[in-house]
Amino acid sequence: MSKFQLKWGILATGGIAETFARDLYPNPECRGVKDIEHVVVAAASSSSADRAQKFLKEVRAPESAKAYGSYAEMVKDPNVDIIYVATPHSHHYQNAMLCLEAGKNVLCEKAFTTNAAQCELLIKKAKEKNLFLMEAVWTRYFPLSIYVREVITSGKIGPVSRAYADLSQTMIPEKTFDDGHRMVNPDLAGGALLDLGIYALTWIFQTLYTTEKNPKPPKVLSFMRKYKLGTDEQTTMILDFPPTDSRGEAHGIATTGMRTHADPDGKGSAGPAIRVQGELGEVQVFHPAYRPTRTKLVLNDGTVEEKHWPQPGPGKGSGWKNGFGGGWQEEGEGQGMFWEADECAYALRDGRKEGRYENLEESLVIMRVMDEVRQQNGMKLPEKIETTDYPVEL
Ligand SMILES: NC(=O)C1=CN([C@@H]2O[C@H](COP(=O)(O)OP(=O)(O)OC[C@H]3O[C@@H](n4cnc5c(N)ncnc54)[C@H](OP(=O)(O)O)[C@@H]3O)[C@@H](O)[C@H]2O)C=CC1
Ligand SMILES: O=C1OC[C@@H](O)[C@H](O)[C@H]1O
Repeated sequence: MSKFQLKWGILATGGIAETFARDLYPNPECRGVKDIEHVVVAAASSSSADRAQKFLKEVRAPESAKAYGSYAEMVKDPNVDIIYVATPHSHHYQNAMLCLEAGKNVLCEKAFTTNAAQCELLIKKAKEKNLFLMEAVWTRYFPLSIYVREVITSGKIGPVSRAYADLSQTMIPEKTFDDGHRMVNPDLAGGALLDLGIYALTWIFQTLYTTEKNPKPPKVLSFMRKYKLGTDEQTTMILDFPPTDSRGEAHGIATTGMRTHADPDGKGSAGPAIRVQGELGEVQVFHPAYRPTRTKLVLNDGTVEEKHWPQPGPGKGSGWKNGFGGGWQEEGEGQGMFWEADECAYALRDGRKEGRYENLEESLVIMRVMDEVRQQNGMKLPEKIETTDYPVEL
């Protein structure tokens, strides 16, 4: 069978760029995917071409891959099919627009942009140019997430009326981050909400919104505890989703923060990070919300079904490693970013312009929710990163 090959350009060479590009290396057959393949053909660094060259070596890109010392140069490379934007959220709008303007398909890291107005303009540009555009919410494409959504749509837990989701990780900001770090710095759109809270919202949305035929955006009530720099260190959101054809009104409670932990002992002893509750029982997902590997279905009739979802890879003895956050994964185990990459390959092969499990309309609705939360709590970001003007030098 001939395989569809997707040729990637990686825009930026920081932490997640490396993790993502490493995940493109293993043969997709090790996860049962036989009809597509990925190749990194270019990387660009705003620091230097040398940095991009070093990056390409680290991620085992082919010798022929090109190293660029600026993003503007890479977007002109005719050999690149799609660009993965891996800069801080503050830069996504400018960088993604640069790619779209140059006629490139885009997979852009979360949070998509700093606000909904920017997101709307990226969508408009992608449509105008007939290009593929997707927010890189990798978790949506995991087999685990597909399973959870199927549990809901199959009716196993009955009509759903409530979901809780937490992504909190204790990283006491004043001890962990200097003021310039992207997790706290307003100039880089720092704060818990846009970086971590988006995963709590992802779980609320993919269980109360994506699963419905004609979903409507929720009403939102929220509270924020601010860090000394004005960005949020803890945010709590209550979302009220209107009734749909298959369920009544549903409530979502999404929490995020840097001073508490969803899984204090790292063993799940504190219980699940996500609970989706219906009339017949609930489905639970264990921390971390961005890369969960364990679920539990608990029904009113006494059924308890626990499942483990390790991320596939080339296996022990392969000498290949990937991973972030909780340390390197086991040798040969994947990070799981390849599922979203596979989705991009299938979309481009089949002529689709959006991802299947979070379309652009849903990304926009979530950006609007985050705008509303910031507005309710007076969390402003600098004008230069919230502007819809393009191009702007950041
Ligand atoms: N999906 C996921 O699981 C994860 C997603 N992310 C997302 O990825 C994005 C990047 O995060 P991460 O990789 O951790 O960040 P890093 O700080 O590690 O890397 C960001 C890179 O962006 C480039 N960059 C360009 N301008 C700036 C600037 N002014 N300040 C800092 N960096 C700049 C740099 O690359 P260069 O010098 O080569 O141009 C830098 O290395 C964020 O939006 C974050 O939300 C982050 C972690 C996990
Ligand atoms: O997307 C992410 O997932 C893992 C977190 O540790 C990281 O801060 C965030 O950007």
